[in-house]
Amino acid sequence: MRAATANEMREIDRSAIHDYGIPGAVLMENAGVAVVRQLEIIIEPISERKFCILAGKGNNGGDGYVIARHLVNQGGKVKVFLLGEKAAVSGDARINLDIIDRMGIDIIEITTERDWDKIKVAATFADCLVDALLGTGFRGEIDGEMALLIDIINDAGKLVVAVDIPSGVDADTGRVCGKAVQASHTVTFGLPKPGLFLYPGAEYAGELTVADIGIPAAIIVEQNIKQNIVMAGTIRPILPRRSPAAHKGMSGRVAVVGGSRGLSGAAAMTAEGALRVGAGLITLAAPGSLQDVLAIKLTEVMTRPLAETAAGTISQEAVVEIAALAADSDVLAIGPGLGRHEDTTAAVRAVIETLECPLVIDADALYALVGHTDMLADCAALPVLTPHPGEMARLTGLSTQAVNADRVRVARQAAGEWGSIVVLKGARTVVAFPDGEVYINTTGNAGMATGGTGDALTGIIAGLIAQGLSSHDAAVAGVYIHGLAGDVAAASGMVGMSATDLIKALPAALYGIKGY
Ligand SMILES: NC(=O)C1=CN([C@@H]2O[C@H](COP(=O)(O)OP(=O)(O)OC[C@H]3O[C@@H](n4cnc5c(N)ncnc54)[C@H](O)[C@@H]3O)[C@@H](O)[C@H]2O)[C@H](O)CC1
Ligand SMILES: [K+]
Repeated sequence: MRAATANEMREIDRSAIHDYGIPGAVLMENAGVAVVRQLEIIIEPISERKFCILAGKGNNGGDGYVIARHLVNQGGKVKVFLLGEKAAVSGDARINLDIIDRMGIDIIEITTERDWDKIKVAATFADCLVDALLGTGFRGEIDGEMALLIDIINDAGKLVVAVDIPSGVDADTGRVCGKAVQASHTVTFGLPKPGLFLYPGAEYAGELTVADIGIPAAIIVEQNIKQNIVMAGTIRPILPRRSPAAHKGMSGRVAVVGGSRGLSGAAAMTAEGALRVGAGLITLAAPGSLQDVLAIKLTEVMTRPLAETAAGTISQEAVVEIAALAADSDVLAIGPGLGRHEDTTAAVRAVIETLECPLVIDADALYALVGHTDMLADCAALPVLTPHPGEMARLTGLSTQAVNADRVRVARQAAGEWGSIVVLKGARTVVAFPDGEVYINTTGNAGMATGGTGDALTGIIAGLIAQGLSSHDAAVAGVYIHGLAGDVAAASGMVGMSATDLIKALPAALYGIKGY
């Protein structure tokens, strides 16, 4: 499913009206009716309910007036509060404001102290508040009277339905701009917006409904929108199908390079992630001194000793051994638990520079790339990088806060500059490609904020590549499956779940998507 930024959505609306001739009032009517349809589901019977509609001066408010009309026609008790004066309302919104005025619907312009008292009373006695204050026309920050009004909405403790976007949430990034309406449900129009899936916006949106308001599909295609929402239907068609006659050699060979003295677990979890997502043969290459530990830890995974430094990390002599392993593998995942010894980081750069096979680069291998991202463009196969926000900050020179403030933009820019696939982990994980396409994942939960889940993701992506998926499809499907396995594991208790629980849940997650 595509997701449109506020500007893209406005251009789509403009084109529908001016290129295709659909009157804006028709789009607005469809939008308002779509919200009423949801209200009928959420809080029926309408005829026994009291609604308080908070309207802004723009077309988001216009939707609110349409909603008011239909609710009154169904016997609902409706009060409309306009933050501003009627005279400030124009266009399609004004058409609908005048209609409900002529119907005698109670419209209170919030201009005096008494009006504020009225709205507090109305919010107290209402069954449902409708947020029609701000939509795709929202700019800047929430302050002043808008902030006061949003406080009243949030403090009322009532069912809140947001029109198009919870007011105060940035449609593109999900950032809360000072303050935002905490909605129970959001009905968004035409296409969803990225900010409704990215945190904290996703949390403020509540349950999301995407309503078709009659915009010709051709317009959406013409917009060449490059934000995508990853759903089960996105990846079901691309997951590997297993032949009944399959043997382990047909399910691909994964090489994992990781581990260092005291850090064997990360590499082991990467190897197990590849195994449990269905890869056929997995070899974990690690410093020789870890062999006994890893051999005890891992049963199905083969292990390969690598030359090491005195510190127990892989040395530059290991590059030749890694190249030999890679030559016999379909994909190589490198980084988990490697450590940051200067010989090790030099070895990592040598591996990235010389190998021909697909690469999944994570953790300390990303550390080796700090200041050297220019080498990625020369990789024979499109590399997949899987940074968490802190690693992304180091690679880009941004602060972690700046990375998280606009995850889609940061990941997209890096993917373009580095000529790589960038999987920016976090809530929500964003997968960005050099051509600007971005995929926002929808699975996962806070229980996954525990050591090792990132290592597992690296193995999952590598395991899917080994089974024949392109690096593109493996990255998109991998993040979805990873999060879904996290959701399966969380069903037994989110707090306290471990990365190992997630790994063990991978077959169930795959079964949930593929049915086998
Ligand atoms: N044809 C269409 O465009 C359709 C639009 N739909 C709905 O309309 C909104 C977009 O409407 P628009 O008039 O462009 O903007 P908004 O109503 O979202 O807000 C503009 C309004 O808000 C004021 N404002 C902006 N930022 C702030 C701020 N930080 N603080 C206070 N006030 C602010 C601004 O001055 C304007 O007065 C879209 O979301 C849909 O809900 C229809 O649904 C479909 C057709
Ligand atoms: K709104």
